[in-house]
Amino acid sequence: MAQLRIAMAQVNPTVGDLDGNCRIVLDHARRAHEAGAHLAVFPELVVTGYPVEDLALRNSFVSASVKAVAALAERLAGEGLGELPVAVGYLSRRAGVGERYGQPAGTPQNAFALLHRGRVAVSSAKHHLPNYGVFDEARHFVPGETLPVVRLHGVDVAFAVCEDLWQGGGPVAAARRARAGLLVTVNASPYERDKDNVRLELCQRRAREIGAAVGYVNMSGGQDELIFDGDSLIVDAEGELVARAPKFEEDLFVTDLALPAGGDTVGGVPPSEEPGEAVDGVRVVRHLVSGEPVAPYAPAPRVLTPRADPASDVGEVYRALVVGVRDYARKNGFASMAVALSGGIDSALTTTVAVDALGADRVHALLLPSKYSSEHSVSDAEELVKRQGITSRTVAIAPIVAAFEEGLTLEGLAAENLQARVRGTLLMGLSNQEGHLVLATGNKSELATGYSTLYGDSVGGFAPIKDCWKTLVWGLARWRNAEAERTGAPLPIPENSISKPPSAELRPDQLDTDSLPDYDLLDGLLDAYIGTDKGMRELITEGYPPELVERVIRMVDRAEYKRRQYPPGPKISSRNFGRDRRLPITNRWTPRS
Ligand SMILES: Nc1ncnc2c1ncn2[C@@H]1O[C@H](COP(=O)(O)OP(=O)(O)OC[C@H]2O[C@@H]([n+]3cccc(C(=O)O)c3)[C@H](O)[C@@H]2O)[C@@H](O)[C@H]1O
Ligand SMILES: Nc1ncnc2c1ncn2[C@@H]1O[C@H](COP(=O)(O)OP(=O)(O)OP(=O)(O)O)[C@@H](O)[C@H]1O
Ligand SMILES: NC(=O)CC[C@H](N)C(=O)O
Repeated sequence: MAQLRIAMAQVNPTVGDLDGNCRIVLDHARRAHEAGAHLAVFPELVVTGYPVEDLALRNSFVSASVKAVAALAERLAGEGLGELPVAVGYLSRRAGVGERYGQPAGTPQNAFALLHRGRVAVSSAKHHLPNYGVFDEARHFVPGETLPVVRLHGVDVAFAVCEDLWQGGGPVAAARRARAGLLVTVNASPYERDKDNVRLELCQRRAREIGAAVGYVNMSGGQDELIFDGDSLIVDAEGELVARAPKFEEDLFVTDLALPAGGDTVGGVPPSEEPGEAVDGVRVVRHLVSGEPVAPYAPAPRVLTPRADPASDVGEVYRALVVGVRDYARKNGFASMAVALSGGIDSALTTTVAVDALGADRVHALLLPSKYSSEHSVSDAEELVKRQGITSRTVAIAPIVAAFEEGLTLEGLAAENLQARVRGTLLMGLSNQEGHLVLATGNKSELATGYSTLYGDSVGGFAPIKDCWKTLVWGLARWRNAEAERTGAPLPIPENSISKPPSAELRPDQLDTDSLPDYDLLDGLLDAYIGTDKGMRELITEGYPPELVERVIRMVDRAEYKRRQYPPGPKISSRNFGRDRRLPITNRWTPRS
């Protein structure tokens, strides 16, 4: 056996900020070195940020990434960290493969590099390219065909990239054949509500399959709609959990592992005698990187971050929303946010998330009562403003609506929607003037059914709860208040905003239930149709009334045009309105079965 001390850095890079991301790597590598690590590992595409989308197709961007990684290797050595092997993900190209999308030379690859002694000592590329859900990697990359196995202090360590672990065969099978003592994967795996232990179970299964420990390093932080929740971990060859990092935070965690030493030769063949046969499209390439084997020593205690109570899955969603809002604002240069506060639950929860993300002094509320606004809509909104200590302004919109109507007489729904549009215009005006990011307050049930006014309450730059069903919105509000109660803090959300029946208040005594079924029933049906692609017949077989199924499906399908114009917002489900679900707007197909 030989000992390896591994430092895993679940950092939060920013897409396109190559200098900033390399600085993050340097800082964490320095800390890893100070902790006596033999290897420091960073996430997938840490140098460029993830996902880079069509930036991958820009030759200049690929060149910048290749240069940045070489400069990073030199800089690490220049700062006395050259002896520490540092594993990073970066964007590279496979040379000589001809043109793709008009690029002059080489095709982009989602690459891995091991930096050592001032240079890129080892490089390879992701073999399995995910092309489902939010991922489009077949559009952007060509697959790698090698699995690097690196002799490091006597241990054979194989390196793979994210999806390579999720698919059988390929790199996983190659790691087994190569009798690696440890498989390290660099990842950028986005948060989804039901994904919690899926990654742990995957690592455990793969560890048993290949008979080697598995180290899994994930990214943290938000990038547009995606939230990377960290949760990096290590399991031993039996699949036992050895170390696990916290969720949603940056972290550097250092773990001592006792691992089988490789043979006299590197994994059975002299390191120079390569390459072997490609099996499953992957060829093992062996490298000798550094260091004498380290004699086994008493390992440091296990680092197991306490797991959240599985019952508090709603609490995890809340944390995800906060990270999504915080990083969208921070990474896009917004110091403050504005929300239109109605006294209802959607705007109350959106404001609370914004306050938790940026702080009360950076959230500005607009109270915009119309002639149909109830007494409680103003008093509940004012109560929330007071409890959370945010600044607010009140503008009565009736005279503004009246001025519009002097120019053009509108009736019925058109007149109702005008109120929402006046509010949207005021919000955007304030954003232009004072630089706030406007938050749209729509939830997923509203987005699904088209229950919002285009250019009215749907305006904004970011939509924090757009992937949360209305029933989850209530759950999140209750969870947040319960959390405050648990810690002895004042409850941020007025009970009345949670308990009153939802209303758009665009006409006298309007209730959401005038236009929509009860949310418990509606959300179940929407989740079955949108989340799992069930058709009419299946939904009716599940017990939903046929006329309701038909009506709801019609509403959902017709509202595609509205969703396309809705601001982005954090993905928390396995099927968000965005990358996960892409449907034509012009569409006459009705899913009957
Ligand atoms: N396929 C298509 N492609 C592009 N545009 C299309 C389109 N179909 C209609 N349109 C356009 O969309 C317009 C209709 O959409 P829109 O103007 O939004 O109006 P609409 O959807 O007719 O009405 C808004 C609904 O949302 C409800 N609402 C409003 C505000 C807040 C809340 C809440 O509870 O939060 C609810 C309101 O009570 C009403 O039921 C049409 O006049 C047309 O211009
Ligand atoms: N009186 C108001 N003042 C300020 N903003 C408002 C007002 N009424 C509506 N809005 C804005 O329009 C959005 C949609 O209105 P709506 O009343 O449907 O939502 P809500 O009050 O947040 O939640 P609910 O749908 O539960 O009532 C609100 O979230 C809010 O941002
Ligand atoms: N970046 C990736 O390859 C991620 C794909 C993987 N299946 C995940 O969700 O974690």
